[in-house]
Amino acid sequence: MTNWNSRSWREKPILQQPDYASPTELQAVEQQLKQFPPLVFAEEIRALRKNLAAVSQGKGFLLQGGDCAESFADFNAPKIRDTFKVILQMAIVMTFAGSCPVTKVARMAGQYAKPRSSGTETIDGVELPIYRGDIINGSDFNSAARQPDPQRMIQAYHHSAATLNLLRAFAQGGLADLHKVHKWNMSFVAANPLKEKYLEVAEQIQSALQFMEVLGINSDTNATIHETQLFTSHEALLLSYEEALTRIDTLTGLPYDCSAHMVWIGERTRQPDHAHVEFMRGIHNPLGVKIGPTTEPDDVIRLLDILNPLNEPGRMTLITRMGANNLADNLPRILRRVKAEGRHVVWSSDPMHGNTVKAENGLKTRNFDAIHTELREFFAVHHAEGTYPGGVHLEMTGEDVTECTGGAYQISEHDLTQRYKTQCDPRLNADQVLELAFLVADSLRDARNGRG
Ligand SMILES: O=C[C@H](O)[C@H](O)COP(=O)(O)O
Ligand SMILES: C=C(OP(=O)(O)O)C(=O)O
Ligand SMILES: [Mn+2]
Repeated sequence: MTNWNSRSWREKPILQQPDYASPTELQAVEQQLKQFPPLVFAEEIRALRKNLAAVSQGKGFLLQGGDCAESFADFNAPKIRDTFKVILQMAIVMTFAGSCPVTKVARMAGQYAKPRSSGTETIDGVELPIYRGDIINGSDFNSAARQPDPQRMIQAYHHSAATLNLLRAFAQGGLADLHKVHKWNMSFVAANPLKEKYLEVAEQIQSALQFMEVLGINSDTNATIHETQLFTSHEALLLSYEEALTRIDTLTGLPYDCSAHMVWIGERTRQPDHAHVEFMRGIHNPLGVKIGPTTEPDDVIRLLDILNPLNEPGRMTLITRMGANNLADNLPRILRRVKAEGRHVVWSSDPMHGNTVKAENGLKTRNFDAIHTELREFFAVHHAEGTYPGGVHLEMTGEDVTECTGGAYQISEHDLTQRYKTQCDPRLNADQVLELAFLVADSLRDARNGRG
């Protein structure tokens, strides 16, 4: 790796960073973080890379999801458990529909830094620095809260460690038992037009489990029925933090960013000659890059040249977030070029960020149908181009929030204020996200059977 070290990003232009008042305090925090244990291990990161390599070859599917921004205030076991459960339940629906392994990657245990469209926010004539995520500043609208504070990085580290600890316990301690998973979150079934379908899938899973039981394969004899693997991910935006958690793996001698298994570069910070791309090219984690509606095929190839010069499968996930109305115009050209050049990538769809609108009351929202449309188009365009739609990337929660409109319960703009809790972008709630899983399941089944 030419001229790269974990600090080389500091020589490049950088966007979306906080302006800390005290460089000395920042350095002290960085030093402290460097002494802390890694949050994940290189061997786990390599396991994810291997899974994603298989997905890039059409042998699996990637399910990535969680909060837009995790929050220190809303940090508790039920919240972590409920999001974990919904991710698992979606994964089962998709595994079943696609007859393929689903790799689960949570936007959890570190998703604390937010890029913003504006540097400030003005309310009633008062202008303050924008909220940039709990790892940087506070969301309350007052001058003290909005000051970036490096100590928040220490807090984010501890919150991430505790979240990860619980996720690992849930994944291995029986909460992921297949016998129980399909019984969770039945509330979305009641008013749901997909009720019959859900029950049919649940029954099919039940009889598959019974069949295996007869063969002597059960949770006592086979860990895969009882346990699961859940990886973590976040946008590697705050590079002081990411650098401090970057470690040389003793086994391979290679640098890994041990703050999460997978990290991604956002739409706003993927300039090829800027700091984020510089940092990411040297770490050996699987990388995501968000691809928005103005991206040109050349931009994508340039990024792939820098971030994956050896064209290794499993390294790159391109997360397209075009907007339902733009996808059909913009995505095919990119798919064609990447395919023509023989680049190995996982194609994933983020149907959230291109479909954000402002409700009349000023709240950010997204409509279920627009999200579904972008996903449908994503599958259709991949089918037309002969490429493999390998994943979805969702902003979602296991909680019963009212942040996105639509879905079976027909949340209206008027309902949004009932339980609007997000720190940043509107998330699908548990019912909406499971409904979406069923809708996507059909497209996934068709994609895997070669039908459009
Ligand atoms: O999560 C993504 C971005 O941080 C978010 O969409 C930016 O939102 P803003 O346009 O309100 O800054
Ligand atoms: C910031 C995000 O997305 P994007 O970079 O695609 O806008 C996000 O995923 O929260
Ligand atoms: Mn977001």
